[in-house]
Amino acid sequence: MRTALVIGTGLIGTSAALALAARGVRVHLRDHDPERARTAAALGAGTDRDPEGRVDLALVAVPPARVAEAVLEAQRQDVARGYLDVGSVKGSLRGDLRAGGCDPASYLGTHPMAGSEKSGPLAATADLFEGRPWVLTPTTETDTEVLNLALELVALCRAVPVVMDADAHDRAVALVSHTPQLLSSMVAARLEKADETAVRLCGQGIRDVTRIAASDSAMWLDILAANPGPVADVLEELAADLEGTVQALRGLQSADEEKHGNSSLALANVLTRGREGSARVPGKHGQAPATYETVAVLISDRPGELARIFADAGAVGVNIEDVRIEHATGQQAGHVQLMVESGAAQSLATALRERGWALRTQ
Ligand SMILES: NC(=O)c1ccc[n+]([C@@H]2O[C@H](COP(=O)([O-])OP(=O)(O)OC[C@H]3O[C@@H](n4cnc5c(N)ncnc54)[C@H](O)[C@@H]3O)[C@@H](O)[C@H]2O)c1
Ligand SMILES: O=C(O)C(=O)C[C@]1(C(=O)O)C=C[C@@H](O)C=C1
Repeated sequence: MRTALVIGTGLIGTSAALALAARGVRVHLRDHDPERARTAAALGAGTDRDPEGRVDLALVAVPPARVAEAVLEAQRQDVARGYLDVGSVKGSLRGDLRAGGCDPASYLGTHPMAGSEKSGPLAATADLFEGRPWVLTPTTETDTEVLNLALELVALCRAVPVVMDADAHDRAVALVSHTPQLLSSMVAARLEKADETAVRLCGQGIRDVTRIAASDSAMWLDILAANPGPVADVLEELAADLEGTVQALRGLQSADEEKHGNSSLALANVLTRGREGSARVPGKHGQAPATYETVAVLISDRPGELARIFADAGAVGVNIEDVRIEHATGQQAGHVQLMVESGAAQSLATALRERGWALRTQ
């Protein structure tokens, strides 16, 4: 990739632009607030002048409710070979794009799993995405060239590509991002009218839990409006835990010994489950990063091959956690290495063989 146009030079757009510019890509910066594009340029993220011809990649990093119109407008202007967005919800966006006449071959929906409670170009950093998952949601219609541009962007930002189906992505982020945001807001909201004598005692625990409550409310309203069902499903389960916990605490106030004992068990259970869930958060508690198994597949140099392989993996419910492509010099073929959770490699290999793919044994 030699040239890119970043549309929306806030936290995410400017961070990606800084990483691309640092690796030699000529980056053009556009924002509907020209002052923001100027600020990003002053930070070294590129130039706020429009490109003279078509760029390789247009990266749309505007608020979630504006993404569809910004992608469609960029496609109408024919500014790039490939169009990506970084919006936090992928499923409903796909419907909006389809309804607006999006060209599905040159567009690919993505979502970097890194960010901050701060917004705007001044909060951006070139290393924001390093080591973080960056979700790609190709379909069978996605052009291989566009998928390759997306993989290159992720590599240049030193992130880790994760290929997922858009709806599976939305259910996953409802659990790991959208519900935590709401809970953080709800805990922080308890402080709004709290007595100063309590607030002055705030220690590290509440700081950890409420950091993201300071995030931009307008952006989060957009995100929740685009993913209401999956978030409500997770919250319903949490509400059951909450109700059980209230009952358990009331039980501890009871003089009845049996009730007291059961309540103690119920509380211990929620705390133990919490420890177990917390131990699964990647990179927390110093545990080693996940190790994946590799399935290496022979692909020919034809349009649509990569998208087809990702779709076949998605059809058997396997997420691709990382991807590497080895191009064989002088040949019309190469190997794509699909990294998957250990335990999923065998079933993926079998499913791909059944669908006619040739696999290389490691
Ligand atoms: N903040 C996060 O933690 C995070 C993480 C991953 C993905 N995202 C996604 O990234 C996108 C951008 O989020 P952000 O945090 O960078 O927001 P931000 O508010 O920092 O930046 C958004 C920028 O887009 C500009 N903009 C708005 N409408 C525009 C338009 N039509 N054309 C051009 N520019 C326009 C704004 O002026 C602003 O500079 C959102 O879709 C969000 O869902 C955010
Ligand atoms: O680190 C933070 O501040 C974030 O909340 C980032 C976070 C997340 O939930 O992980 C928030 C929303 C985005 O869609 C992706 C990343």
